[in-house]
Amino acid sequence: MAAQMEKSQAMKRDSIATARMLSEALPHIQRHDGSIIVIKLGGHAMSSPDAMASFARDIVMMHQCNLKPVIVHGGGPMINAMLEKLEIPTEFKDGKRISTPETVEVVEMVLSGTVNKTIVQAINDQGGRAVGLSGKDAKLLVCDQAEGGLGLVGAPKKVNAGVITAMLDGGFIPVIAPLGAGEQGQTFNVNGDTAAGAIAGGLDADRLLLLTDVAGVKDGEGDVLTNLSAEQVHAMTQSGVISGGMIPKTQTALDAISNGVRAVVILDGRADNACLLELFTDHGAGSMIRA
Ligand SMILES: Nc1ncnc2c1ncn2[C@@H]1O[C@H](COP(=O)(O)OP(=O)(O)O)[C@@H](O)[C@H]1O
Ligand SMILES: CC(=O)N[C@@H](CCC(=O)OP(=O)(O)O)C(=O)O
Repeated sequence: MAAQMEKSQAMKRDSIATARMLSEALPHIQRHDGSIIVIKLGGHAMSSPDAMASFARDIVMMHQCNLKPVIVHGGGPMINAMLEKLEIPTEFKDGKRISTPETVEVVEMVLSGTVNKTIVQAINDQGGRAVGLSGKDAKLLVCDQAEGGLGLVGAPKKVNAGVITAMLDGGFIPVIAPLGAGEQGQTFNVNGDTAAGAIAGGLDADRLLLLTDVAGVKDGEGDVLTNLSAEQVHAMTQSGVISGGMIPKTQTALDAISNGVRAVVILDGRADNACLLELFTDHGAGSMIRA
């Protein structure tokens, strides 16, 4: 009897805490009302079905609170696994995959196929209405070939945002695979961060969240920097403190800001409720680079 009373009191305390938390989120929900939030989900952040379900729940919650989430995803580890299975060697240069026609075929199959549909399904399973696209659909991401001997890697040149805004207006959640359409009918492999930054700029987004597998941008001592300036990013890249896959992320952040995005946050997508923590609490999460 005493144990039952204690359990019921604990449940009441939990309910009160939940109600308080919801109430505290109100000013943040109001501040972001109607905002376009572009979220890049990196392959490393899709580590488990639980992480995917938590991410999908955050997205549906954002949509329910009248934010307009647009997902752009990666899938580097899944591409690596398929290339390995097919015994196709692969190589990266400054965080970008050198892409032959054969590589691009596999990239498109993995990103537009399995990865895109897994995210779409995870969101729909939480009660959202997600629709999968790639940068080739309605030519939403037109690219030139990137410089630097990377092969069929795309450098975004134009974003035809109409198809995305039509979906947002219809109450759908767009989930976009980072392929690019070339002017001569080519298919380009675009780094997921680069694609997300271009799309955020094209949509004049309020925020770009880059979800990855680290808590944020770390300094030379391994501490996460909660705020970063463009000057710090340049200095840390030159000294090698920012390296590998973090180079396209920070470069994307700077480009997105100069294209009109209000703020970019690099944060750990594996952490529970990472997006809600960033958008709906006073503390935020990860490293923010502001306009
Ligand atoms: N200064 C830095 N701070 C944090 N991570 C860094 C830094 N420099 C390089 N990295 C690396 O960048 C990685 C994130 O990039 P990447 O592996 O491409 O992630 P994703 O698949 O999420 O796009 C981190 O796991 C880390 O190893
Ligand atoms: C040009 C280039 O590097 N494209 C990436 C596209 C996927 C991606 O960006 O995946 P993550 O976000 O998981 O790293 C690739 O081929 O791996």
